[in-house]
Amino acid sequence: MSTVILRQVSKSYRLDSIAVPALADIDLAIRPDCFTVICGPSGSGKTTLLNLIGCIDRPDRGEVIVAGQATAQMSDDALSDFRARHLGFIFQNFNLLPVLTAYENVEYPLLLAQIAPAERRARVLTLLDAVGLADKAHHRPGQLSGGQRQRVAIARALATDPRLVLADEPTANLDSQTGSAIIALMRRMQQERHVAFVFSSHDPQIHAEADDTVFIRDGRITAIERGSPPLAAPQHAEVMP
Ligand SMILES: Nc1ncnc2c1ncn2[C@@H]1O[C@H](COP(=O)(O)OP(=O)(O)OP(=O)(O)O)[C@@H](O)[C@H]1O
Repeated sequence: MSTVILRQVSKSYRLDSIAVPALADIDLAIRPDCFTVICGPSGSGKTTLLNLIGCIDRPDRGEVIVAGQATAQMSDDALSDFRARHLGFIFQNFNLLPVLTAYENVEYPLLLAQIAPAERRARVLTLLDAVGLADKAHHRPGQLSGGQRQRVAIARALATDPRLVLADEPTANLDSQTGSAIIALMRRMQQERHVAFVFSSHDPQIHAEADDTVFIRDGRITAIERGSPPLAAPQHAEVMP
């Protein structure tokens, strides 16, 4: 069963009175506990697709089902609550709050989720340690390198123990060596925590790193390559369809 199902999804943007088609007739299933890459050139529709999967935007047509829930009928408030509970996000420009320390940035979604202080502290320290930043907990983003900032963002995305983490070109602002280390870290976290990761990349070579690769061009899926099913059972099997 799938973490995300898209059925016949289409999306256009309005530019003045003209419709700019971004995605057409997308049928896609994202498997749980897998590392999935959406691969395509600039303008092919990767961000649009991630925004629909992440319930940040809604399709013009078609169905988006996330964690077994059809999202079309949800109000904007319900959708935002759903996102906070089930999804984690990583962005190419890190999107950390500059006035908060690494510790506070990772803690922030836990405060919003009203997690008790002791549990919050334990989760933040575990995650900062897991991403190799235990000694940088009290540094602000401006005192960290790009790779370290993205590590904080990965820890933050995982803080609420989401079912699915979405990353839009997470290595775009990093040099290739740091980018490879970030991909390896995401892969390790995905496997250790049995969470589904979906990330986008314009680099066709990246598919070697993934379980599943979705190739997209001009708003349409041109191919899907699936690897073997994951060995370990997903942690969230009781919740995920
Ligand atoms: N807000 C918008 N208004 C109008 N057109 C848009 C908007 N956002 C995206 N588009 C158009 O939709 C298409 C898909 O864009 P999208 O950003 O999803 O592609 P992408 O593959 O993520 O590109 P990139 O790799 O350059 O970030 C493009 O033709 C783009 O110009």
